[in-house]
Amino acid sequence: MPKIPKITRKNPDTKAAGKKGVTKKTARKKAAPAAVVKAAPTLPAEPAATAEILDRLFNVVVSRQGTDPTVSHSARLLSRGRRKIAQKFGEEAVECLIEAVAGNTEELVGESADVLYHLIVMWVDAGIHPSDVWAELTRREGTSGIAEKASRPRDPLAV
Ligand SMILES: N=c1c2ncn([C@@H]3O[C@H](COP(=O)(O)OP(=O)(O)OP(=O)(O)O)[C@@H](O)[C@H]3O)c2ncn1[C@@H]1O[C@H](COP(=O)(O)O)[C@@H](O)[C@H]1O
Repeated sequence: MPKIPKITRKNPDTKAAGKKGVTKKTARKKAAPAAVVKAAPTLPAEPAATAEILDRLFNVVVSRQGTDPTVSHSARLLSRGRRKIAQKFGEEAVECLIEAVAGNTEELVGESADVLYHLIVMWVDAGIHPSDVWAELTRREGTSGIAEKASRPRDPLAV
């Protein structure tokens, strides 16, 4: 078999630098190192404002169980028992509906957040996991409330 000549393509930079593997670029770098540019410190990314906050909040409230009630509001509320938790939830719900009826949109947003926080505390106390509620909502998905009501067995005593 005839011997195939080895074809080598010289990198012009390598040639000019005069040393194998050392390009003009690297040679220049060695001669005069470029100023070290430090990367700007990256701030921790803000979590996206999505419904996933509910799962995160649930985990935080679970982690507060049995902790110092002078430090954690959730711990304080949980230590006060089910009746107090339910009462607080009720109060927040009423405050929420007051803002809704009054047409105070901004206040309604704040009160809605209070309701959701207190609902989560109530779930933690009752041993309910958010996934139980998500599953129930998913089960209902696509079924109109009108159709669901119509499918209920009729009460024979109803007038
Ligand atoms: N989302 C909330 C949240 N929403 C409302 N609240 C608190 O709920 C309380 C409601 O005030 P109220 O005066 O109505 O309630 P109260 O102090 O129990 O009053 P009383 O009925 O006893 O007189 C306020 O202290 C609010 O700050 C909340 N406290 C905590 N969270 C979240 O829960 C996380 C854990 O909080 P800690 O458990 O406090 O660490 C926090 O990082 C937040 O993400």
